[in-house]
Amino acid sequence: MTEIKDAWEAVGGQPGLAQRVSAVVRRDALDARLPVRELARACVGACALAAAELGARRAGLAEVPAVTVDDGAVAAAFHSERLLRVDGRAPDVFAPLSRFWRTADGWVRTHANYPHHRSRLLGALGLPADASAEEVAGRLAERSALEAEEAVYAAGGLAVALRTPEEWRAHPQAAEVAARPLVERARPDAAPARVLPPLHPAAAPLLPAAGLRVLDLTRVLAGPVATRTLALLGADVLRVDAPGLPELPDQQADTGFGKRSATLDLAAGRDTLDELLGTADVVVTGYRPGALDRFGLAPHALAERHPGLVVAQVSAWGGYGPWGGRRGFDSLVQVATGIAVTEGTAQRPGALPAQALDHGTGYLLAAAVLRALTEQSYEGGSRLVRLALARTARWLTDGIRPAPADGAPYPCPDAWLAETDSPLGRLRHARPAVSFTGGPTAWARPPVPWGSDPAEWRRR
Ligand SMILES: CC(C)(COP(=O)(O)OP(=O)(O)OC[C@H]1O[C@@H](n2cnc3c(N)ncnc32)[C@H](O)[C@@H]1OP(=O)(O)O)[C@@H](O)C(=O)NCCC(=O)NCCSC(=O)C(=O)O
Repeated sequence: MTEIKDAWEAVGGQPGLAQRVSAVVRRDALDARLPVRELARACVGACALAAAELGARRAGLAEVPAVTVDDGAVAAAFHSERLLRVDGRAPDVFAPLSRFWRTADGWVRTHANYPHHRSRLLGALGLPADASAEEVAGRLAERSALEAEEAVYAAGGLAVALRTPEEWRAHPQAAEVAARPLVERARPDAAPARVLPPLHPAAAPLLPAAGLRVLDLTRVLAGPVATRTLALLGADVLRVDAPGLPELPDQQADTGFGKRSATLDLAAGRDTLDELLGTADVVVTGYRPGALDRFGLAPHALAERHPGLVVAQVSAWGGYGPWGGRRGFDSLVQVATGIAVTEGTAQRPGALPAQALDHGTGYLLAAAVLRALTEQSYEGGSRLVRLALARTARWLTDGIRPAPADGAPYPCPDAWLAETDSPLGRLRHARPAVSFTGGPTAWARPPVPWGSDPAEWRRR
């Protein structure tokens, strides 16, 4: 299982510690042509080990607690948005205009779950706001896939042409992505070492991130999965959204566990933002690269004003190269990078069995934050970490050796589901997959309605 060690080393972990992780292998979990099961297990395993390591550091334990990563729990967690039930109702994961379409020369995949992306897609195709799927199909059938991609992106929407793995390898963005490590980590200054408040060695559960303040400026799935994990581990996670850009309610329910949710216009509410940043330990961003810079939230600018901060950033394509400023979703990264062809054919594209780029990147992002906090407690310095769905995709396609499909069966996800009452209704949801001896097994609070909390920290 070299992939667990690889993920651990990608976040800067000491190689020897990876032996603390043991896996329960299940042969039918996350079955795919690509090694999705191995990727998922590695991302969750590295995250749990980073949590155990930070917990041991803060509680003064002689040994890092043992980590167990169970493919069953991981598979359920990687399907969290699909397994969710809100008062028995199953959410729609993809809206009718989020799908593959035939073009004059191949295929394109669009993402239009959010109303503003839907209207930009329709606008780019010269269609009215109430256009039907048949009309969209008609317009796309007249264009080449690359023409459609460019036109929709130029309008601020999302459409990506299907590429084979070879076509993607030849693309300038792929070369930029391949030249970077799986997890980019930087230490821009020599801020003094942080003294994290100690934890009681007998605390039950051991919450490695207890007392830490995480400003969550992410949306959709990848970033929110990372911050949901930090919330599980005891952090005060405050998700702040633009008042005019609501999260989809089912997405809020799935990724809101353990967090609070506030709205704040970052332009008009500059003083409130500064107050939040003044005592934040971690800032996680997940917008289009550069989109938050005008609020002073570019990673280097943040570290300069708040030495000692951990700043974590997730993007779709990397934040560099010709596609660096583009929006993107997991399903579209799969289409650009050749994954959709590998999982299907060029004539009939397929998809991974879960949004594994989102979830995998989310757990790795949380792992990188936890390791940054541990490192800081010894060495000081602000920390910048940067991950991209497209870089995680490259690891999946070129960096992990598939293992033989063995181990126990994965009969169904029931064993890894729980029911919780919340202000959003009764939720059936995946239980946390991040697990270590003495660690938490559930979130301390259920998700709350979007924007229902004040934009301030809880008292420490
Ligand atoms: C997810 C997105 C595609 C969503 O696109 P959009 O909704 O169009 O958002 P944008 O990032 O372009 O940013 C929208 C604008 O909101 C502004 N903005 C953001 N927050 C605020 C607040 N609080 N106040 C005021 N303004 C704000 C921001 O500056 C942008 O302004 P302007 O600059 O004026 O526009 C994109 O954010 C993105 O590519 N994120 C990085 C990758 C990512 O996380 N992808 C989703 C993973 S989940 C997934 O793949 C899946 O579930 O499927």
